[in-house]
Amino acid sequence: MLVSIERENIKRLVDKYSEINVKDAVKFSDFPVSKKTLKGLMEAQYRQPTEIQRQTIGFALQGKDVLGAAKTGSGKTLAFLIPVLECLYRQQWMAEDGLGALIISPTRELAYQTFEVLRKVGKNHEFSAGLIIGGKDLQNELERIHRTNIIICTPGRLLQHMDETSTFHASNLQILVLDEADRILDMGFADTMNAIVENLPKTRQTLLFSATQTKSVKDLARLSLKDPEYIWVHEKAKFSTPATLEQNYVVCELQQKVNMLFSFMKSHLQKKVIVFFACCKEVQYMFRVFCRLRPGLPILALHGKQQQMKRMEVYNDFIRKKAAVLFATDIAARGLDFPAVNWVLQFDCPEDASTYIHRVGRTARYKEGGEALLVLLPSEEKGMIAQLQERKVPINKIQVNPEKLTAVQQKLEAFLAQEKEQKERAQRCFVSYLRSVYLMKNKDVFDVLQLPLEQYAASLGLAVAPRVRFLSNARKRKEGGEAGPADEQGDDSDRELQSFRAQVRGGKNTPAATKSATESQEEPSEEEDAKEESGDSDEEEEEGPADRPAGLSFALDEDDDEDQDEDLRDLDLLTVKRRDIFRLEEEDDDEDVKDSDLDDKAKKKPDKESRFKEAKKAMKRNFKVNTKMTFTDDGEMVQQWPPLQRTAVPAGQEEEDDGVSGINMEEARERLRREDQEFDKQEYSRKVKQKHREKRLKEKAERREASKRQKEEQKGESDSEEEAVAYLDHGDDEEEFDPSSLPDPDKHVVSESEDRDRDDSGKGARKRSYSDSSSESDLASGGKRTRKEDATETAPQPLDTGLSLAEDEELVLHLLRNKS
Ligand SMILES: Nc1ncnc2c1ncn2[C@@H]1O[C@H](COP(=O)(O)OP(=O)(O)OP(=O)(O)O)[C@@H](O)[C@H]1O
Repeated sequence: MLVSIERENIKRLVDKYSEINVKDAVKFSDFPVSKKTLKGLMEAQYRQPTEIQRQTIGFALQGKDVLGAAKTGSGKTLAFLIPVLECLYRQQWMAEDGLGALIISPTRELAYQTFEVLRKVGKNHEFSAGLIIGGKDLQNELERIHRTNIIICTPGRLLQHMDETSTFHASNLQILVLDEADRILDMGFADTMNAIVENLPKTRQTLLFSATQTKSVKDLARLSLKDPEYIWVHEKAKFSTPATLEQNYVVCELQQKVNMLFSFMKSHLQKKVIVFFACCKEVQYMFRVFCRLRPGLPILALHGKQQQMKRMEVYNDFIRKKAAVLFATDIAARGLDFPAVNWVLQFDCPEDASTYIHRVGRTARYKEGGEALLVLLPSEEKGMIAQLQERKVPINKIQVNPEKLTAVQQKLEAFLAQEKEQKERAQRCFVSYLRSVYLMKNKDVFDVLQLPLEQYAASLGLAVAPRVRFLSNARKRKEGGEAGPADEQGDDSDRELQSFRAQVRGGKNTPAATKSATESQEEPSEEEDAKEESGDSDEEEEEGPADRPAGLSFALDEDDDEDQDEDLRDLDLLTVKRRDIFRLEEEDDDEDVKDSDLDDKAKKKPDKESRFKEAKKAMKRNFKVNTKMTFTDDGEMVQQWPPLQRTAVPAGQEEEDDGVSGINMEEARERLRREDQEFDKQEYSRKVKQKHREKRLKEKAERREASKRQKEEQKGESDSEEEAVAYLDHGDDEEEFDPSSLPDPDKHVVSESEDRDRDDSGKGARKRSYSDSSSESDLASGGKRTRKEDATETAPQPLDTGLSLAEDEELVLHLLRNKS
């Protein structure tokens, strides 16, 4: 009976689909949507549809494919959630029907947010819904996924289930939604998405939404869209960003950016701010040092190297906070709807105008106001501003008052001096930032070779700039007129570039990632997720093992380590010039490694190893020595040049010798210099040891002197009753307690220090301790003893009175009082 009533209702609604009049639709109830959906909307305080909702809901209800574009914060989420609910409602979808609707998001946070909105507006329906994102319990998902009607997911995790979960299939899918469609369809997700689409039925409805919608015919063909409706709500708008958003930019030297950020934070203490950085390692380092700088408002960090639990915690924390600063990478750039964000500050120039639009869109959402500040380097200004103008972004240039800038460099230097880990983080930050600039495609905006490296390093608190190998390569390439990696053409190089970018941003693209579809396609950036980028190395941000999701995550932790290692490897290579006092070293870019600023391990590289590397590099460069061969009358081949004369070298060093030259002056000098260095080192360490020995002897003499003095003082002293402590002699008659039997604590001190002295002097003196068993047996034999005996024979033992120390003390004092 109920079923037939419901069918009647559905029929009535469907009949009205063809009569939908967008112009007259002022309230949600003007659309033919189910009572359950309307109720959910009302309960969530959604009454009137926004423009994108108004324009798309009708087409979507009619079952058409839709490409929807509207400014950030304009309500695109409901524009696809309402049709999703109605689509399944129309068909009276049940748990047994399995997957009916699929919503794909580029990031876990966005998927989670959409899931929460769905839970609110769909709560009166009976469908099951699931959030399938990396970093969650795979087993749990595996058990439920085949009975889930609406899945909100990130691409990688979905594909993993498609590949590995035998009970899961998508053959009944009715409706597919790509949120942030341009991002999901871009190179980074290309392989994953192609593999997912292969698993989907062709007879589905598809909805694509974004503030910067794809117009690529190729993209649409990949999704087999059927005659889609293009809905560009703000196509004719003067600007592509919200009208309530005020946008400015400043031009700032790279080395001033940290000061600028600190000064900005100091002057916006009551605000909610998101600061966007180019890469994870920058966020990690800046987060650490800014926490220590204490600008006066809470700081949070969100990036793809955090474990999922941490990411969620930060996300929810920032939602709750009234005033706070969130340091983030581009994982927070799209879709996130943090309430009441006042400012978006782009510390690093965005990759392109689309990224800019999404980043600034985290403020000024749904009729609210907001401000955005873009920090540009002088070299980035022209190219970036031209792009923004072309994309109808109204942005004004403003100046920073240099007098208002607070310099923090010295403080950073001090932090780095205190903590080696911090210094390594700064070095990673330095390298990662440069790499992110190096890999940017638009060379009109990003030119890594123009960056003032020494000053930049100094601004991070580093005494010397690590030398970066890829910069040397870039320089060489530029001089040779070759294209950089980001300029290369063709799909393969693009793919490679994306993979590099993934690493820079925090995702991984390990060789293993190309093994299978499931494993491979992911990690377009730190955003997403088939392989969870877990394992943040930062202690403060680290989750305990108990928080780790099962399965995949451990393998990926290793990836993370690899990533870290890679940076360290970079640091090993790079690094700074050593002062070459004798001017013996050749000018070899790759070779004069030696980072005086790096840790000792790096510095103390065995000579052999570096020579080996040297040789390897020489081989790589295909250096060839010209040889001259002659033949004897007997036809025997003899090499004339280089001469085969060998130098007399000590045995064991022969293999190090090049074997082709005569006396190599350079080599000899180098060896001499190394020996000198070795000698200096030994001499220095000998002196340090000597100094320590002298100090120890002096201290010992002082201690002896002090103990002598004390003994003399004690001699003249009578038994001191006040110095009772909780060590009771085990007298037979406890009633007749004689305080004189109490050990003299001073004697313990003396005897202990004497023992220490004896031990120190290595004479193997018997070590006394209160738990010494011989002492115990002495005490156990009972009887009153004189203090002299105690002092000379053995240290007294505490008796176990069965009371606490405080009670023991009280007891002693009580006995003493009675005695007196
Ligand atoms: N009809 C509505 N009435 C009132 N508020 C709405 C309505 N639709 C959406 N909102 C609110 O507007 C805000 C932005 O919505 P939403 O996140 O869907 O924007 P968006 O267009 O998807 O943004 P982005 O492009 O950044 O992803 C949310 O806080 C949401 O609750």
